[in-house]
Amino acid sequence: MEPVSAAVSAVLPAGGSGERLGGATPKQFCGLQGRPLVSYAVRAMERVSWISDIIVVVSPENIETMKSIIEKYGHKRVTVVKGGITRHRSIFNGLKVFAENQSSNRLLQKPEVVIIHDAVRPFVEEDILLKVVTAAKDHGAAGAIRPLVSTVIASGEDGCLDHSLERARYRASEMPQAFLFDIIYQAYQQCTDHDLDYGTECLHLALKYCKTNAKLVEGTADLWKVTYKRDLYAAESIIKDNLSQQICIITDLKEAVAQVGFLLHESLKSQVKVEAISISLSKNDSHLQNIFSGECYNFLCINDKEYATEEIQQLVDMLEKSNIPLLYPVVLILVHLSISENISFSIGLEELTKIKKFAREVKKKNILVYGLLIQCKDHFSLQETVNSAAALTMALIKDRNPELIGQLLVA
Ligand SMILES: Nc1ccn([C@@H]2O[C@H](COP(=O)(O)OP(=O)(O)OP(=O)(O)O)[C@@H](O)[C@H]2O)c(=O)n1
Ligand SMILES: O=P(O)(O)OC[C@@H](O)[C@@H](O)[C@@H](O)CO
Repeated sequence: MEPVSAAVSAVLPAGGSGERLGGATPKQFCGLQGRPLVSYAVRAMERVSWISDIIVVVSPENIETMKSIIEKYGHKRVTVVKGGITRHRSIFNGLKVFAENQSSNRLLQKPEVVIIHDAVRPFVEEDILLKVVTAAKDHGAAGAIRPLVSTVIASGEDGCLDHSLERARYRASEMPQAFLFDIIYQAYQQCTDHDLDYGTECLHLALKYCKTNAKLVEGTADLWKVTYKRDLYAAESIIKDNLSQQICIITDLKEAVAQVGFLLHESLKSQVKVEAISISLSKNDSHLQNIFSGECYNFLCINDKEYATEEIQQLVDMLEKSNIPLLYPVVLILVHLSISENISFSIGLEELTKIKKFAREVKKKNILVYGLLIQCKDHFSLQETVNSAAALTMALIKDRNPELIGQLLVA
């Protein structure tokens, strides 16, 4: 049963120029782990099954860019609408699509409740969306709020402090917000040009023009808006951190290799979720397919062959078919194992060059391939080497540095 018994759609204003962030590219199109920021907010709405339509409002010159993002990342239920010179005007244009069925490509059903969410707020979960929509159904409007970090003060004409507000009594207005469609649409229809050109608060419009006191819903800390360059760095770091929380260790069926897989599993499991499987990569293993379709973007492939791109190529082919690399860079660590008392592992320049070439090829498919050598003389020194390999693995999956692809690290 759907958690929301109402038709719900979303409007994502993405028509700004990002002046405070600086740079030529508007912040909503800046890349995070290779994917434009706007795509994360769209994806967040897409993941919610009870949101029918997603309207992304962009400036006229970015309409084609937005359409190519939708196609490249396979976004569904998305309609692109032309923005206005201010955020309120963009939001109003987004709402008009429903009220006047302006969309050229298909009839868009007017929702009972409409979510408004800045496209530069990438971390929004279904839980807060459900809360604001449910509250909007009861109150007419609702919005996420957060505690103020700095105190709000007022300046006098002389540029000196006039008075300060008691911080505990006030909150920061964040997003998402939700409204009964008719309320917010009527509010925008009555708006003065001054409101449309200088206002920043949709909840205020509902109060001013429709006497609707929005329900305020405590939001989580990650609802913040990307405004300055530091926010982009913070968002990239959070995405990388989320991506590095799960590893799949793949070994073949040889006992020595499977044993190292087990030791690596034991060494890593205190830091991240680890799944270890022993299979022959030549099989189209359903278990591996399930892992691909999950949230795992990090793979350790252990073998005792001196050079195993054939096997890795099979893994790459499986990854490609599973569509995983499309949304995030996948880390694939090729672990070469050499446990031998007398023969030290040797890998020629030609093979190292082959690994680098292979890594450059698959980088185009959003897969980052790194080499890692586990070499020791006997099983007594194996544990220490495995612990070193685990530390290098964590460094690689956290950093996801494209400059290190094809390099061979030694544990
Ligand atoms: N004419 C505008 C201005 C802003 N926005 C969108 O409203 C959201 C929040 O606005 P803000 O953070 O102020 O974005 P910008 O206006 O781009 O930033 P700046 O003020 O630094 O230029 C952003 O997703 C932005 O793209 C919009 O759709 N249309
Ligand atoms: O004012 P800006 O254009 O930076 O961003 C809009 C924000 O004000 C807005 O997203 C929240 O405060 C909720 O209304």
